[in-house]
Amino acid sequence: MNSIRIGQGYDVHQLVADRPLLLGGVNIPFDKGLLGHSDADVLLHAITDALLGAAALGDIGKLYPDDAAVNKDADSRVLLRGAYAAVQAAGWQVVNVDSTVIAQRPKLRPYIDQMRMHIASDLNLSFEAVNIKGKTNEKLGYLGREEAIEAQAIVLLTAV
Ligand SMILES: Nc1ccn([C@@H]2O[C@H](COP(=O)(O)O)[C@@H](O)[C@H]2O)c(=O)n1
Ligand SMILES: C[C@@]1(CO)OP(=O)(O)OP(=O)(O)OC[C@H]1O
Repeated sequence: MNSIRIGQGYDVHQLVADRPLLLGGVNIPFDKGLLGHSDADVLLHAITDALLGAAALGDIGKLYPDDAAVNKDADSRVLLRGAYAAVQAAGWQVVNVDSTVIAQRPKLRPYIDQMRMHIASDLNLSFEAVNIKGKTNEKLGYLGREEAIEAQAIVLLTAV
């Protein structure tokens, strides 16, 4: 029988001055960027957690502690690829990824396809197997005040 597993991931990072805004490995021009121990790519972190969740391998902080010097300013694409290597070693491969980035600004649509290409490449998937949706928070709360960006992701795995 071909076994399947599903996982979900969530992350939020604070928006601050003098940081680059990296989402899905794309450096997006904006007057603020995300604060974190790593490069703070909130979308890649949510996808990484969804992957690890589906394989019951814990979470991103278990693999990459946020108090470890080695993870300081880490490239989240490298973290995603490392997490996927662990998922594959456990006998799984990704079928598809869906995700939502909640950002009041900037408009993400112009950058979505480039993000999809990065994620598809890192997970050895076709472009069509990766979806990313942009949403505002209708100006409500800390997301609406542009104090943070949030991401949610869901991943389907199949046994290899
Ligand atoms: N940061 C964002 C937010 C939204 N979009 C696009 O706009 C559409 C409408 O957003 P609402 O939050 O008003 O529903 C959304 O479906 C996205 O296509 C975006 O590109 N970047
Ligand atoms: C990626 C890690 C590790 O550098 O740090 P952050 O960039 O702070 O990200 P977060 O999603 O808060 O937690 C995971 C961390 O372990």
